[in-house]
Amino acid sequence: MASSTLISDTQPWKELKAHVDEIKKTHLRDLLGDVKRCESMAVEFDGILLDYSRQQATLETVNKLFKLAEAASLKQKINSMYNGEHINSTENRSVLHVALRAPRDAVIHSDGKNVVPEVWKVLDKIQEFSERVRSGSWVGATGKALKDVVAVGIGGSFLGPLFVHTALQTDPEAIESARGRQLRFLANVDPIDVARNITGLNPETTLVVVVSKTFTTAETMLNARTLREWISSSLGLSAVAKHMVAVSTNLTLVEKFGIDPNNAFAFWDWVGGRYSVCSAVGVLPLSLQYGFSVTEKFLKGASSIDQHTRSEPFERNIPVLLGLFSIWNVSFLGYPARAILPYSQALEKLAPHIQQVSMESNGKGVSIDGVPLPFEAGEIDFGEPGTNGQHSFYQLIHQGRIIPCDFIGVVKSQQPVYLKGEVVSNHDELMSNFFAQSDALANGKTPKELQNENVAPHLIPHKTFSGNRPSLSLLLPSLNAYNIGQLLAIYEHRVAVEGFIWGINSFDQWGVELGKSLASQVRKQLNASRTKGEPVEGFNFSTSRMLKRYLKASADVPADLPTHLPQI
Ligand SMILES: O=P(O)(O)OC[C@H]1O[C@](O)(CO)[C@@H](O)[C@@H]1O
Repeated sequence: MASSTLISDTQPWKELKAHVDEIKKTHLRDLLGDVKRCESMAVEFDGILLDYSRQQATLETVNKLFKLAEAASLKQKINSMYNGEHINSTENRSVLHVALRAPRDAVIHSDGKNVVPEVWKVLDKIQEFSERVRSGSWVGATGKALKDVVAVGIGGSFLGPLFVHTALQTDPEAIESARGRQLRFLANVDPIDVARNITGLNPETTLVVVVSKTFTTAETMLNARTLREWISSSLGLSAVAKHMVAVSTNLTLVEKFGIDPNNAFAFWDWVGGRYSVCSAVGVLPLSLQYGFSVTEKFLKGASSIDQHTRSEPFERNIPVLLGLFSIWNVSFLGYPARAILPYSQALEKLAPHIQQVSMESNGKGVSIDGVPLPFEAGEIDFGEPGTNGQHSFYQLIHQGRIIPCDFIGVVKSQQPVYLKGEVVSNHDELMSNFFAQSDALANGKTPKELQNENVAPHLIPHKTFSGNRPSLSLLLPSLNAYNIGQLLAIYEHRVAVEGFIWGINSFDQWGVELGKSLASQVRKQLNASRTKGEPVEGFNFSTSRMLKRYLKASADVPADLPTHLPQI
């Protein structure tokens, strides 16, 4: 496809559009009755089983989607990413998060240079540093070992590490290696988040890791200055060198902030923020908490999926299949949202992380060449672990809007519980719901079935389930560091596949800039009004009204307060 051709102008796109009517005539209840079809709609790789037989699709649909992939030059685009070409064209950068988890002897080029040795240099430095901190050979300003870590960062410098940390927290191997240690995340610029993070911590035994790709993000820098104050007001300014380290691509600003550049962990502009969890962004805090060997297993899991994505034919390629079905659901069947439903409490932060990976990547209105899209790209991601979600928003999913669902199940629980006399183990109870929900959505329940059950006629419309609601199921063998890495990479690559097909740039995020610059105008106004009594001006009527009300109602706050940290 010529680079300026929109995917929606291609024949395979038009054929899929025409195919929708045929599919709308089918019902998943019948499609699931076709055993041959279902047999071929599953893929297994490295212990993971993907079943996509509950997609509103026939084998013909799948073939048409492969043709679409061909028209979008999907294979070439995947190769361009792995080859370090500048596929993030608006920022003139390679996109090489796959290099972050590549084996030591791999060769991956960006701008003519093999980046893998640099990656491993930083990984080795993290291993060495985290072992010193964990063993107590690196001590704080008063000679005490640092057992608690607060990672300060937001967006991609927060959500991925939080997801992995939360997932590892109940893994037996990770528990063992984290004994006596705490890892917390300070993301929001809301001072309440500062208060919650420092509650119960002693600066003497705390290490602060400032994580920011740019080292300019307003929220992170204010939070970093706040924690610097928290440390120095109690231990003196010189303590900062022992209690604060940084992860960034901007080592000049790290030094300017007052952090010793020797205690800075680098990454590179070819790592996008939301794809950075496998860089020092995630690896440093996770290694401090769980040790490098556990964290390395996470990297290996992600790497296994990287190899699979690059080399597996599309028919058996999990991220490619997932990406293609997302396109089918969003662009053809007209379902703009997707629910991420892990049946594992350990995966409670998967959906928040994927919200950024997916929506910041693919929420775009123009093609990679800047042509306005005649279709909507991106999808609305949300989710909760099962079974909690069942008691929250599943009503809408079953009888209201159609939301394609990702059901994620785990064969072996991290924390099995068996109670004598119970019908099943606690994990089997959880998984009974995992297996049931996808069939409930697909099959539904007809008025006839309700009549046969003697349901009162006036209740039949209320108790009818239309069914024909698509989902897919991913079954993981267990949930250790390796599996968590696999899951992360599956979603990362799926999102990239979607962007490649839509023909957009999934690796920039210009859409976050406007709000940031308007906030800076407001910040100036608040300062001028509070310190010099300047009137509110330069805003529209509505914003001025709100600002005036806010300033008036908080006028009792003196303009020049002495430093004040949370007191809880
Ligand atoms: O790591 P940084 O530079 O502080 O940026 C944090 C986040 O801000 C964004 O630029 C915008 O939300 C994200 O893409 C990024 O992950």
